[in-house]
Amino acid sequence: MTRDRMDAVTLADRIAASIHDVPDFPQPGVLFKDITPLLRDPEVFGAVVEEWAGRFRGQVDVVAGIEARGLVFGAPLALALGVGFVPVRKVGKLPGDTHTVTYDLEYGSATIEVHTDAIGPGDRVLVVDDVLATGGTLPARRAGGGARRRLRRRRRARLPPRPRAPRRPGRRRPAERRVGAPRLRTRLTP
Ligand SMILES: O=P(O)(O)OC[C@H]1O[C@H](OP(=O)(O)OP(=O)(O)O)[C@H](O)[C@@H]1O
Ligand SMILES: Nc1ncnc2[nH]cnc12
Repeated sequence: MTRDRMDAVTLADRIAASIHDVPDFPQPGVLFKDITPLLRDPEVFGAVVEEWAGRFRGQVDVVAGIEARGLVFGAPLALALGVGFVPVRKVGKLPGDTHTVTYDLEYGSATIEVHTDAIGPGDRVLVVDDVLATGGTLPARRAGGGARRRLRRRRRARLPPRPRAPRRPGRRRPAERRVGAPRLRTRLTP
């Protein structure tokens, strides 16, 4: 099948079929979403990138990909959009001055960094990752870590996470906030 003929339903089916559930990896109780079969299929991988590019063309100035699997999707997406790519890397990998934030994952925790000069004031940033589990990584994309600190304070006080503030009528969310994990999850998981 050519990519042109892969309509949305077929694409959704093929994406679903190319993400494998692996129970109890890397530890008991975790249902691991293995995206490697998707990456191995150039038609599906290419169609996913094209689909995302179609949604965000002209709306972003830079794509930021979160190590490790966000780099794999983010770089081709940036090229397809004709914008620059910014790697958000695990701690200790970037040579310049960085913003740094530590956050919890479904299993373990992580510290990620981005060069302080990688994103300019007012840049519309499309943040790309592969899988949403606890949702801890995406708040951490606000590299100051304020959201993370607020979440920790609420957990310590045994409060649920604060619900997102209602959107003011007529006010569009910036692209960087609209491209949160749920979108990526519906694109990539069954
Ligand atoms: O919703 P969350 O709980 O934040 O989990 C999702 C994150 O976890 C994985 O990264 P991880 O650092 O585990 O592995 P990777 O380096 O192989 O991408 C995944 O790629 C997301 O970045
Ligand atoms: N359930 C999961 N599947 C794949 N990657 C993950 N990273 C964190 N949780 C994950």
